[in-house]
Amino acid sequence: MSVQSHIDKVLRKIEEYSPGQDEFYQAAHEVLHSLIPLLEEDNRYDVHNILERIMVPERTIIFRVCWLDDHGRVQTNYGYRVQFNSAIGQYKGGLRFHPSVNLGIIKFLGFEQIFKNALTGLQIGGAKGGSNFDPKGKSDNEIMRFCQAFMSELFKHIGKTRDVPAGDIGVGAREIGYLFGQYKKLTGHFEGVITGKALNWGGSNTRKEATGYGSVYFAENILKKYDKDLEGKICTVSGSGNVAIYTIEKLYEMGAIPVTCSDSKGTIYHETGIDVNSLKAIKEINHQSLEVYAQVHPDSVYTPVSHYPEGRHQAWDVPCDVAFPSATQNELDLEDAKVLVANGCILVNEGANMPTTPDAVAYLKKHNILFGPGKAANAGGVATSQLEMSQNASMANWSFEEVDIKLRQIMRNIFETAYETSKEFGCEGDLVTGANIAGFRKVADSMIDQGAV
Ligand SMILES: NC(=O)C1=CN([C@@H]2O[C@H](COP(=O)(O)OP(=O)(O)OC[C@H]3O[C@@H](n4cnc5c(N)ncnc54)[C@H](OP(=O)(O)O)[C@@H]3O)[C@@H](O)[C@H]2O)C=CC1
Ligand SMILES: O=C(O)CCC(=O)C(=O)O
Repeated sequence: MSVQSHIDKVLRKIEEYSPGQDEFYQAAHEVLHSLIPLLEEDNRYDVHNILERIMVPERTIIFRVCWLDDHGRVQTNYGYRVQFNSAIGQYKGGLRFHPSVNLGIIKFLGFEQIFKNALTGLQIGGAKGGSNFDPKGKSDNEIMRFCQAFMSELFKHIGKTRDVPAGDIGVGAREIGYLFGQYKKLTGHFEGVITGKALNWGGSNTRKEATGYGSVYFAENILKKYDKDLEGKICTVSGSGNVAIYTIEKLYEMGAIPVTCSDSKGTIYHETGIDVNSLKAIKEINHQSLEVYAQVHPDSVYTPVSHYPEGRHQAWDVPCDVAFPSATQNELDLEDAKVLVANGCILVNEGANMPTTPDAVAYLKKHNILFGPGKAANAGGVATSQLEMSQNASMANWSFEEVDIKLRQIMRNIFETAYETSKEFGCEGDLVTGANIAGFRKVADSMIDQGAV
């Protein structure tokens, strides 16, 4: 059977056994097709049936989460943990709390995490979890009771050498605290079972900043390869959460001008540059609307999403040199890609997981726009989580500068690995193919070494 027919067969199987899991199918499609040059060269992956095996999570846990709201009513949500692949290390990946969460979304994120974690050069397997719980509009006590209920089931399946969750959309420092507290109460162990912890109780310096900073370091590496840099570059950023805020902060340090940020309700355009301290105060501390930003900065413009056709993102209409989609999946579509190209954008660097739709990626490629794929560009977060695990295991506490230096080196290594692999397979500079092949090869070779398990 040809490689192409084998891939088609595996994808058909996914559709058959995972109906309605569109995001998982999308991620699988992208990864499997980009592996063709490797699969044609090395038939061991076929002999060991790696494609079919790697598409099936080692374990999928779905559970009921019942918690009491402030009115004394019992609320029910779904909880998920997909332990996708442990060939190169214990399961590792974040938890997402968002009303859109379903099994397909957690599977797409867990699948991407396998290759992302392999690319970091560290020994961590791939997993993801979460819930369709919506933290928005909930009181602090409701969030705490939900996290405690969620952990009351999850603790049975995780552990410092087994599975180490972390944050993602809707899961920040507050939620990590409540989750860790409940794990400790249930097990009696104070251990590195979750990352993104606060500095007072086992967290790592630079973890909070790591995904955003890492994304900018990755962009810096891409630009450097083409004798360019970030100095003076106009950058558009979407999102205003953990990844977006620290992308904006690092862009300033590199001499760039980040002019947009957004949330699910609207977008801010601040021509002279986003005021990152005021953004932190509004979003990180007070969890307010971005409308407040425009009130504090009358020279900025706030556009609510209702002013825009459905699905469009206002950030991509602002002329820019570099775009950093840093909110959520499929937020940058073909129409956006056309506008970015027409406006002279030179690089799209994915801070979020799979934010660019496949037709948009193809359009950017056709027009020779540089592209940093999420599984490489946003890997700084999980890499620094592993540094947190290392510190916990050895009871060490590294300084902000020490961790930042390691993070910067890891991002450089990821870029070099993806770039060199693209060259090895005859598509120099195609970092999607380079990242997918490099991540897959490490995991698949480890699976072969460990036999049919
Ligand atoms: N945190 C991390 O370390 C890592 C995160 N990522 C990825 O980065 C992305 C952002 O995560 P993070 O910053 O941690 O999450 P946060 O919850 O901190 O922030 C998410 C931001 O994206 C916006 N957003 C979420 N969903 C939508 C939507 N459907 N439409 C428009 N805006 C939306 C949110 O707006 P609102 O508040 O209004 O919903 C918010 O501004 C995700 O794709 C995540 O998987 C990747 C690697 C590591
Ligand atoms: O820090 C982690 O373990 C995971 C971060 C994450 O969820 C991601 O990389 O998408």
